[in-house]
Order: sequence, then structure tokens, then C-alpha cells
Amino acid sequence: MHKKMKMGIMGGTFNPIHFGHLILAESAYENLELDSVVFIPAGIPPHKQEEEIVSKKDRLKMVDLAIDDNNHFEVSPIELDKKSISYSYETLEVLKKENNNTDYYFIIGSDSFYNIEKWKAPEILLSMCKLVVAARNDQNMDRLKQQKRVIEKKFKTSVHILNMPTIDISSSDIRDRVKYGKTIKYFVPKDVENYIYMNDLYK
Ligand SMILES: Nc1ncnc2c1ncn2[C@@H]1O[C@H](COP(=O)(O)OP(=O)(O)OP(=O)(O)O)[C@@H](O)[C@H]1O
Ligand SMILES: O=C(O)c1ccc[n+]([C@@H]2O[C@H](COP(=O)([O-])O)[C@@H](O)[C@H]2O)c1
Repeated sequence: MHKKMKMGIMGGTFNPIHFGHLILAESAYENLELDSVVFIPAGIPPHKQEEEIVSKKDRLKMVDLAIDDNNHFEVSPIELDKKSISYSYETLEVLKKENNNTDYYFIIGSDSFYNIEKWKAPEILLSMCKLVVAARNDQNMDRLKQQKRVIEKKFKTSVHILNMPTIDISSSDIRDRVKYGKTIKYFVPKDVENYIYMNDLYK
């Protein structure tokens, strides 16, 4: 029997990818001793239909550029290749079928965690992976621990709260900054910054 692999799943709209996502994924890799983390850009994100989202090609390219120097990070186009909405439980079903000898860890920020019961079929999703959660700009650890207890009890799963610095960077703030001519230096990797300007994104 081979040792089970431990894979992190970093799902997101990545519109664009930024250092908050990268530090989150790297912290999960380190804290949970994962073998790798796969970034899965959402083709059609379930809860973000009203936002302006740049093309799948641009978002995939920016993830590629951002993770290029990290050999335990990879990217999968599995959700970009679908025409329908990217529900996480369906993605996990496909991954599980391909790789049964792997434990999956779905990595999210606290904003996603507080909404998880509104996701499609959370009971199916949480039977296939464990959640790894980072506090975001809500420093309220009591609320986070309370949500951890609720989800663990309701779905008979375990939730890992990550030990990482809170990084107050968001894709929406980056989009606004570009729009209003403000700097995004040190918010995103240099290659991503160049890609945004070269391709006139978020004007
Ligand atoms: N700075 C951050 N710290 C911790 N988690 C984060 C951070 N930024 C994003 N995440 C998490 O990464 C996942 C993907 O995020 P997403 O691609 O939607 O970026 P976002 O910055 O939240 O975007 P937007 O500002 O457009 O809502 C979500 O689970 C989100 O909570
Ligand atoms: O499956 C769902 O119903 C669902 C609802 C909301 C978000 N998600 C996933 O959560 C991840 C972060 O989503 P977002 O919208 O914050 O970019 C991304 O992988 C989404 O596909 C999934």
C-alpha cells in the first residue's frame, strides 16, 4: 500500500491572483505538510456572477505566472474547461475518481467559510475533503472558532484554522487600484503586474 498523498486545493476566481492567495496556499502547504497545492481557477464562479471578470485565458495565465517559481504548486484548468457553473463538489468528485489514494484539503479564506452552508451540496463536498481556513480582515477569532464548531458538528468533519498572518489584500481592491491609477506593486507578483498592464486589464 502506497502512502496516501495530501493535496491542497486552492480554488478561486483569481481576478487577479495576488499575494494573499499565494501566502494562504504556502501556509497551508507548510502547516499541514501537504505534498502539493493545486490552484483551480473557477470557470463560472457560483457566487460572483455580478462582478466583471476578465477572460479565463487571462486568469489562467496570471496564475501560471504567479506560481512558476514554486515546484509544489500547480494549476488545473478542470473548471475552466467546463461550460457550466464551477461547483466545488463536482470538481472534487472528478479529482477523487482520478486519484483515490489522495486526501484533499480545500483551502479557503474566512469569508468563504462563513458562506459554506450556502454552497451547492456542502455535505457531499465535505465528505470528500477537509477544510483549511485562514482568518481574513475579520480579526474575530471567537466567531471563526464558533463557525468551526458548527461546521464540524453538522458535517462530521474537521476544520483546520491556519496559523498565518492576516493579509489584507483582495482582488477587488487590486481592480480598483488599477482603475484609479494607483500602484499594485507588492500586491501581486511582478510578472502578474506586468501582464495586467501589458494587456490593459481592469481599466
Ligand atoms: N488576503 C486573503 N487572505 C486569506 N484568504 C484569502 C485572501 N484573498 C483571498 N482569499 C481566499 O481565497 C479564495 C479565492 O479568493 P478570490 O479569488 O475570490 O479572491 P478575493 O480577493 O476574495 O476576490 P474579490 O475581492 O474579488 O472578492 C477565497 O476562499 C478567499 O476567501
Ligand atoms: O460549490 C459552490 O457552491 C461554491 C460556492 C462559492 C464558492 N465556491 C468555490 O470557492 C472558491 C472561492 O470562491 P470565490 O467566489 O471566493 O472566488 C472557488 O473555488 C469557488 O468555486 C464554490
